[in-house]
Amino acid sequence: MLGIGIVGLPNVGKSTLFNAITKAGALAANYPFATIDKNVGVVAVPDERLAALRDLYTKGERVPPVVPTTVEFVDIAGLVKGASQGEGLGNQFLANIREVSAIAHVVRCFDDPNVVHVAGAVDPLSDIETIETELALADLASLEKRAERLRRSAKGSQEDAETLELTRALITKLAEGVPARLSGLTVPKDFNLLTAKPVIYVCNVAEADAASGNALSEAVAQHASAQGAQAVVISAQLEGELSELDDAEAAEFLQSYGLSEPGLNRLVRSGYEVLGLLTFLTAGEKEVRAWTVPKGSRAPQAAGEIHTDFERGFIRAEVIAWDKLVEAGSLAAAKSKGWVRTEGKEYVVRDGDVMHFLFNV
Ligand SMILES: Nc1ncnc2c1ncn2[C@@H]1O[C@H](COP(=O)(O)OP(=O)(O)OP(=O)(O)O)[C@@H](O)[C@H]1O
Ligand SMILES: [Mg+2]
Repeated sequence: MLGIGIVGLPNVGKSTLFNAITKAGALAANYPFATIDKNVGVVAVPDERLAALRDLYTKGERVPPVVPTTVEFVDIAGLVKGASQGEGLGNQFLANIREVSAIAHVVRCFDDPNVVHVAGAVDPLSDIETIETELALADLASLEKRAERLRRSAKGSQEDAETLELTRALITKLAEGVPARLSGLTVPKDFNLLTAKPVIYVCNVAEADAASGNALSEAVAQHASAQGAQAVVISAQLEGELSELDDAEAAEFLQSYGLSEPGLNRLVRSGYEVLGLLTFLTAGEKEVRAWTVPKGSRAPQAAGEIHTDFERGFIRAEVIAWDKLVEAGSLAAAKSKGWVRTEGKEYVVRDGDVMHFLFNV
């Protein structure tokens, strides 16, 4: 499954944001894969732990290469009112959203008379409702179809009868305006409901508001927090300009806007979080690298990220939290302090673990 879909009304700044992401990604040296498709961009997850570990394994002139982990973003064309009825490029967009694991919902929080707003006025909460309604209508249509099928099979199958009951409960919730992700019901993965996908709200503000946000982004932030979701304030335009600069220029540019880091960094971190991922690290003189596994993964699964042989032949892992390794100053010192643990097949990987796998081939 692809990563995060950039969703929103037309003309809210989705492509501007996407282009900034892909350019920033293209500049981030040494990431493991290129842009997959014209509308799929891969961006490195900023991670200061990598630099700390690189320093630890630097021997004079020999600096190990650093490989960050990545998140994928997908640029999805604007979704208009009536999309679920096939308006605009309706159904195709909905199909594109169906393929992603999470949604970055871009809302226009900038006022610029030169940029047309499809609904005539800048009103982020009403824009959010328009999008949410279209997604809910698409889900309702697919749930109705499912219920129809299940009605026939439910008589002969207890399992289908239960699924039918769940389908009906979801229909009721959606009809009340509650997205599946907030319904309190356990939605089977294979239902692939649009409103079941986790959401980050992206408040696209004017450059001048990039550091502080504005009243509109504040309203969106409140809407988000009422749902237990995150809202990221970002100026897509500013990020676009930033992605064209080299490091020194970028630092100066950020400072002039009162920003301590690019807004993209915050967006990428939130995205990583909302996808339910965690990072473990491998470190040595040859390479310092971040790897991604779903939260709750066990050690063999982490090993399998590196190589399938590592998973198949997994024996055990040597594990130390990255900050303990940095504190010790070297792996040998950490070992002599007894800080390096030996973990088996059942070990649940933690974010920031530095891992070394032992395996049979
Ligand atoms: N933060 C911002 N401040 C001012 N103008 C902006 C900002 N972000 C984007 N824009 C401008 O808004 C216009 C629309 O942006 P963009 O093409 O990225 O929208 P979109 O959401 O991809 O639209 P569509 O759905 O049609 O693909 C562009 O002219 C862009 O420069
Ligand atoms: Mg676009």
